[in-house]
Amino acid sequence: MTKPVDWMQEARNIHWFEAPTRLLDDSNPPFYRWYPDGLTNACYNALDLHVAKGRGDQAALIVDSPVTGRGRSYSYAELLESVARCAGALAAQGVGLGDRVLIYMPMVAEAVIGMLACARLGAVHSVVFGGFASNELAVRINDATPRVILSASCGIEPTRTVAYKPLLDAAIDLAVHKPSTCIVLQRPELHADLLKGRDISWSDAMADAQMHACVPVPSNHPLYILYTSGTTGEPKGVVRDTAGSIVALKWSMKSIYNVEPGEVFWAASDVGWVVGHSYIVYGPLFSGNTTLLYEGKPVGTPDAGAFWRVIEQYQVSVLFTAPTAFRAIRKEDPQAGLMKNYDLGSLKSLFLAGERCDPDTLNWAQEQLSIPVIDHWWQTETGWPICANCLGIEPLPVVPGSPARAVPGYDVVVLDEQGEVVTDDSIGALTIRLPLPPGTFTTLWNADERYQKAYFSRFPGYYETGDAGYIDEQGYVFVMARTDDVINVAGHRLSTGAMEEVLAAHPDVAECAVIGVADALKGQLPLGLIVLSDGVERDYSDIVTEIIASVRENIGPVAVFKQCYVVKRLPKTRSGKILRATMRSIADKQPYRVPATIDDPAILEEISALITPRD
Ligand SMILES: CCC(=O)SCCNC(=O)CCNC(=O)[C@H](O)C(C)(C)COP(=O)(O)OP(=O)(O)OC[C@H]1O[C@@H](n2cnc3c(N)ncnc32)[C@H](O)[C@@H]1OP(=O)(O)O
Repeated sequence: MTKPVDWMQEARNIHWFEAPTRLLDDSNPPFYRWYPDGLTNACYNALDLHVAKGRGDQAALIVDSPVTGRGRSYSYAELLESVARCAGALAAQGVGLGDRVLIYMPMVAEAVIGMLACARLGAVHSVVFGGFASNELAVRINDATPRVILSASCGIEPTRTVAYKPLLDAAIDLAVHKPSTCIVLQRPELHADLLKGRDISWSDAMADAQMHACVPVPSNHPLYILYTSGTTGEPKGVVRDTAGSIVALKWSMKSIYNVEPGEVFWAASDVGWVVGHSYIVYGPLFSGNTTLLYEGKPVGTPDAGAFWRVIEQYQVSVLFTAPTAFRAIRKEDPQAGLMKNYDLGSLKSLFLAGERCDPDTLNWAQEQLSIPVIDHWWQTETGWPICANCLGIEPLPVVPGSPARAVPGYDVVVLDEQGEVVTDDSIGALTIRLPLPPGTFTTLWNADERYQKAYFSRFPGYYETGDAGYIDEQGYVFVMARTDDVINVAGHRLSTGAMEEVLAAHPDVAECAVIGVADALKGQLPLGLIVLSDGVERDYSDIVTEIIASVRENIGPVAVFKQCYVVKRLPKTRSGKILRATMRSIADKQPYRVPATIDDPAILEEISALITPRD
């Protein structure tokens, strides 16, 4: 049995302006508050502390951009200077304690600098992934109501330059809330037109800026808001507090990932996802590591050897990525021939998360790399791993298909439909007994009630993860499926509800459903089914093309919505509930039972004929 964590003891490893005397305020569940009477600052813990302790010359951040061919390394002292200046630039625009700053940027150093500058001021950042389109951005602008937006002229994808500024302008046009200032990084690949009176170029904003000191903030002051998909189209603004995040992330770097200060940690994800927040930016910097920001892909930039090149070039100790990245590499280079061109001697372990890791991918990675390959499970809501093989505590045997055991701090419990604890290895709802450990979400932005209802109401006393699974006799957890309609496409959590809203808005569509179907490369892909309104006589293929384009335009390319079928009717229960799970089983060629409450079983045959892939 692993020892529980002494979170008060762990809190002594971070810098406080005023150390807390209390560990946990549990007077108002589920709104738990860790270290309620402390004062700290996340940026101080990420940068100033290390410079003060003599780590100023060590590389803090390395940027590698294979398509542009540019790269740069920032020492802790250099990064501190850039961040303090950016904080000064934001303060000059009126940003202060508690103000929101939205960051819509590609994988450039300035995205990290902007995040840390917000933390320095006690401003609350909200980073939006670049693969989301204007409409999704507008929804987030309206909810977070940022005073300032940080953006860039463009992002770089392998085969195209993505102009960010027109997407930003369109989002601000759509949004009810208007930011007072946009600070825009002009990249050499594309110049953005700036709107007089509202937009400032990044270089102009930084040129006159004064360096700004860290603002001490209460432990529970929000560090950031990060939007994630829920069952409905409306994203949920996950709120992370300051002190709990610093303590938990710092603890996780050694205890879970087993890295020492000074080692190079690479999370090959995007700053727009929680992995980017926790393990590109905050975790590695809190722990004095060198972190890598990679503006490339596992394949195509330029080939399936890209990851091996980066590992060798920067002497990466630990790599963290999504299984889909390894599936992409394996597809292009099944024998991992390109790996042999590089010296991977620095790499101690590979961690995989973001989606269920299929044993095949895990075994392949382990065979090729001959190092521990660790699947682990966590969520945007938790901010750091729920289940993992904690290499820094006690490495456990790897069981493919399981992210190992609950990490100390999380009491994972399987509950049945009635909320009773499942004691054998039957599948049920994966829940976590309250309180959640430090560093997990403290509420949803502007939505305390939704926080309570969505996560804590079905099983009082437990956090409902939305995943279903079981725990075996050895305590290994197996995460099998979602219990809602959220899907996972290439490690990206997406709402089918949001896609259905787009489909339903098409003038020819009377009814629709979007389901996630299994895909060998991306894990899942969305598939749309539409019923046309009476009297529509247009060519079906034109309608489908319009709908596919509309999802890309409204949600973004990240949705990878490319399959849509016109059907005569949708299968439903007699009470009118669309049978999405049954259709998903049909599409995945999984056995299914015709629900007793189905309106008309013949519909399933019609759907099956359309969507079941031919062998
Ligand atoms: C544990 C807690 C969590 O789960 S946090 C989430 C963890 N998930 C991850 O880290 C994501 C892992 N996935 C990836 O990094 C990518 O999907 C990988 C595997 C590299 C594949 O990338 P790619 O080939 O671009 O496919 P994709 O499905 O990601 O992209 C689909 C279309 O979207 C586009 N896209 C992607 N990113 C951006 C961006 N930042 N800005 C603008 N566009 C973007 C892609 O270009 C692609 O477009 P297109 O349809 O090909 O034209």
